[in-house]
Order: sequence, then C-alpha cells, then structure tokens
Amino acid sequence: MSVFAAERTVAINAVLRASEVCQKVFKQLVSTETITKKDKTPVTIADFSAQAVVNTILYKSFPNDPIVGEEDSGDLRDEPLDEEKLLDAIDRGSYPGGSQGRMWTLDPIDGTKGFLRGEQFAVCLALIVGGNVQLGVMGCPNLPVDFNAPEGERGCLFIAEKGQGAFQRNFSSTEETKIHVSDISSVSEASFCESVEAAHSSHDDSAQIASLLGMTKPSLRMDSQCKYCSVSRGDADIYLRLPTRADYEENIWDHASGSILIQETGGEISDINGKPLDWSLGRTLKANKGIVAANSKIHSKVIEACNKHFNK
Ligand SMILES: Nc1ncnc2c1ncn2[C@@H]1O[C@H](COP(=O)(O)O)[C@@H](O)[C@H]1OP(=O)(O)O
Ligand SMILES: [Mg+2]
Ligand SMILES: [Mg+2]
Ligand SMILES: [Mg+2]
Repeated sequence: MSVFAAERTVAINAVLRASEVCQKVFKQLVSTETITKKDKTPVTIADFSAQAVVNTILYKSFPNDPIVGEEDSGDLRDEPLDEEKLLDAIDRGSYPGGSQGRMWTLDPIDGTKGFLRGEQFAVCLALIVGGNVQLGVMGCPNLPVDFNAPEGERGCLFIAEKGQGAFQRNFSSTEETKIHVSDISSVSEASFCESVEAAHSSHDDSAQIASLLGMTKPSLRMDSQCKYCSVSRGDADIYLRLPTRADYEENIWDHASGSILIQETGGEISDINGKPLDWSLGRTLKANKGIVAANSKIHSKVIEACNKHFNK
C-alpha cells in the first residue's frame, strides 16, 4: 500500500505545473535572458519560476516540510524582478539537508543547457525521509513518449515510490504505465546513456570502459536526468556519470528522483566504486564519486570495469 499517496498526488501536480511553466517560458525566451551563476552555470527565468511554482504548491499541502532546492533568489538580485512573494517562494528551497526528518529536494530545471537548446531537460522532485529517498517525480517535457517514435508525442512524467514500482504517464493523460529497466544479462550488448556535456561526464573514460566491457553500441547522449528515465524504461541500459574533476560533488537534487526510479524499475544504482549514494550528508553527495545505474544483472560488471579503468 502506498505510504505517501498524498505526497505523490501533490508532487505530480507540482511537477506538471512547473513543466508547463518551463514550456511557456521557452517559447518566449531570448538568449540574453540567461544569467550566469557564480559557479559559471547558466540559469534562466524558467528555473526560478519552476522553483517558485513547486515550492508554492508544496507549501500549501505540507507547510512544515523543508526544501533543498537548487536555485536561490540572490542570483536574481540584478534583475528587474523583485516581487517579494516570488523571491520568498524561491528561497524556501534553501534548506541545508541532512540525515534527520523529511525534506523535499528540487531541481526546477535539470539540464538548463538542454532546455536552452530546445532539447532534453527535466523538472525533478523527490521526498527524502531520514536520509532515504521515498518518492521521486520527474517531468520531461521534450522526451518522446515512445523511444521508438522519436517524432511522435512528447512530454512524459515518471513516478516512483519506494516499494511501489515505477510508472510513466503522458502529460496529456492521467493513465499510468508500469515501466522497468532492460533485462539484458550480456554487458557486451549494452549501451550507455551519458551526458552531452563532456565536462559533466568524461566521454574518453566512458569509451575506454565500453571497450573493457566489449560494448560496441553507440552511447545515447542527452542532457539532464532524462537519462535516468531512458534507462528506467529500457531505452538504454546503463547510466554512467564519470567524474571530470576531483573536487566536484554531485548535488542531491541531480540524482534523488532518478535513483528511486532506477531502484523501482529493477535496477541498481551506486557511485563508480559501487558505494551506495548517501543522501544524509547535506546538499551534496560528498561521500560519492560519479554514478553507475543499470539493471541488477550487469551493474556489478560495470563497477568492475570502472575499478579496472581508474585504478590501472
Ligand atoms: N563538473 C560537473 N560534473 C558533473 N556535473 C556537473 C558539473 N558541472 C555542472 N554539473 C551539473 O550537471 C547537471 C547536468 O548534467 P548533464 O550534463 O548530465 O545533463 C546539471 O545539474 C549541472 O549543474 P547545473 O544544473 O547547475 O548546470
Ligand atoms: Mg543549474
Ligand atoms: Mg541539475
Ligand atoms: Mg537545475
């Protein structure tokens, strides 16, 4: 039985509304409206708006729940936008995280670069309780509903609750379809799903790991946590995220909803050393390096190859 039925409903509504806002902003957006944050990454008015929408909807139903959100209104300081309500809603996402109690984590637009190119991006929301991810909802406005019909309908929502399996539905309907990862057991037949940006996940290292595993299929490259969605419904077999810099810590909002989606579709997820992801340490996964997500039959083989490659 669903333990978080109310949270599930509210999270779906929030992610759908935020996804619609992103689509509307995209139609009006001009590139000069992109701000570069202190860490040199881009952020748009859609990121802020989507965070404000989700935070406002969550607050209505769960006023006591803190939120670990990516954006903070400080980056909007120089913009001609200073409506207190909007800024306050955004800053409700400033919770530092940790191991105690419940919290939501939100990436209002994951894959801002994909969003700006009109390609893949995702609105990602997850509920973490006592350091464990219990619920994940992801909205992917540009993801084809059916991988085999890339020119067909786009816009899908992915929902996973601990112990309840995972589901995909279209933006245009409330009907949910159960999904699962691919069931191949021969890793040489597998394909990677990886970042478009080599600065976020090393393409050179992944090519060498592919060769160690005897893999010959081309990687499926896309921006954002849509990669988790693609693996969770079997479009590709392995989500690989390889560190590019020793000092980069992955953020919890970049992986929380994806991790439960993988686990609830029969997959396994860990860092590149096979270590479980630790959500209890604050806003980042500071105890982990990179990500490997795949079906349970091949996950350990990918970890072995990562070990071999990085410790050679
Ligand atoms: N050096 C880095 N290594 C890994 N991920 C990064 C790095 N720099 C930024 N990111 C984050 O990677 C995510 C996009 O990943 P991908 O390329 O796989 O779509 C974004 O959340 C982005 O942060 P941000 O949202 O602040 O741009
Ligand atoms: Mg960002
Ligand atoms: Mg992100
Ligand atoms: Mg983001």
